Amino acid sequence: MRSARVQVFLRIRPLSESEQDDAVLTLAPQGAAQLTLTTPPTPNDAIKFVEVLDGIQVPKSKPVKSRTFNGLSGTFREDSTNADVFAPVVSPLVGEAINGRTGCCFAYGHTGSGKTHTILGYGDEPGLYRLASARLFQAIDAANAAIDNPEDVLQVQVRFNEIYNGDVYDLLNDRAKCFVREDELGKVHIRSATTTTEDGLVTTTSSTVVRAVDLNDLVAIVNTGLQARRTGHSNVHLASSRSHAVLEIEIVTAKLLAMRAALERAQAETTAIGHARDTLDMAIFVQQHEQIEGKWIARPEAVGPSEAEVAALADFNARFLDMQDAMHDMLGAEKALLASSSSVGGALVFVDLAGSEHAGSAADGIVKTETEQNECREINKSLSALQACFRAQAKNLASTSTYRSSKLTMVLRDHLRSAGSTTRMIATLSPSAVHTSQTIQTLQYAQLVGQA
Ligand SMILES: Nc1ncnc2c1ncn2[C@@H]1O[C@H](COP(=O)(O)OP(=O)(O)OP(=O)(O)O)[C@@H](O)[C@H]1O
Repeated sequence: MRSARVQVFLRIRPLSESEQDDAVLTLAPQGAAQLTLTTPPTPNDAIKFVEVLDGIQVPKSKPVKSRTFNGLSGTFREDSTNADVFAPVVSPLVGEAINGRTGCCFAYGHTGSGKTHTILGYGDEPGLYRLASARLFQAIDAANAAIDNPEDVLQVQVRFNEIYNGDVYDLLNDRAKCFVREDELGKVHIRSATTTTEDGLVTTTSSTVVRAVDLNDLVAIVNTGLQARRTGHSNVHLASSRSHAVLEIEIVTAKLLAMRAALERAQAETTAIGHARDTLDMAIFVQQHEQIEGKWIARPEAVGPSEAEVAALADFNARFLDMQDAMHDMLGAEKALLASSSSVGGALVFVDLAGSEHAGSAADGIVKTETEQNECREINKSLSALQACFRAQAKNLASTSTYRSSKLTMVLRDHLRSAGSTTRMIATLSPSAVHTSQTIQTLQYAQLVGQA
């Protein structure tokens, strides 16, 4: 049985150009599981007494210079590349995806600490998602060489969403707003706005899912999403650091997609039948009652529903129940397909979390606009909810409601809960002492997740 514990790795980035003259933190790993952070000396350290009243001096409390953090699985130093991080941290997750399970990788840290560099990559340094996808396509191509039925050929599909201020946006559809819904079968869906089919059915389709034929195609799709992320905000950098980016890469087949499309259509039909039944039911009720001072009172002259109405209601009810049975059968067939194939349904999920410094108190002394305060509250809520989910999962105490406290955890719920899902977190750190409090906060979060 796989451990539900999240493995936490630290990644210390080099000093940036603007940090070259800063004092630096000593970040010393003590084996793989521990790291000691020591802050540099300051002129205040030499002060032994402080004056509290005229002429009365008391010894000054000694500043805490070193702190040790536990529960870690490893630390990457300034000179490590994304490829160095990939091998021990993400490569095993690709193995999970190829075996039909889910591998999730999160980057957590303050703005500018290296989350995007690590997950998505910049310039010549490919991010972890790209290194993982290269490995995934190699494995899929090898597996497909032995598959004859076109319906069973493995394909890769991508979804890329952003969660900003408690709302979900589709980065592959011009940052269109999406809605997170839980269906009657208990699955979470990220839905786009409703559309009406030619035959009048009102459906809500899934947020955009794009097929990637090869690695270059996948990179182009992700870049399109990143472009939407950039152009969707007025203050690009600040706003993107206040949003979580969630990239989902899934292994599917034509057979699985056809099953899902049929299920989606069945859900729309069931909703339409339920709506028609409830409308008729309401019409019959209104015929028989009248509203007096806000209360519905039975009309004395009211007659029962007509035979045709009774028959129509019975027909709606029977069709509604039939559709529900059919949906359960469809879901069963989908589960059977996933169980019968080693790779289908396998997924890699990469999350570039919002800058953790926004998770401070909404009233931390810095004057914030109302929007900024809301953003802070939402980031606080989502990062705390994520930590709570990791801890509950590690103790086997997570229920569906554990994930309901934020959009981030709702969006990730089915991945995090799927049988055998494996999650790894990379906490990114700057060695500059300018960011000491944020770095300590990141290490505290990392420790809590890693020790869960
Ligand atoms: N490990 C690294 N090696 C070299 N440069 C790095 C490393 N990590 C980050 N950088 C550089 O530091 C800068 C900030 O990194 P990045 O944009 O990844 O931070 P971030 O945590 O994603 O910030 P934000 O939350 O604002 O999006 C970038 O110019 C990036 O290239």
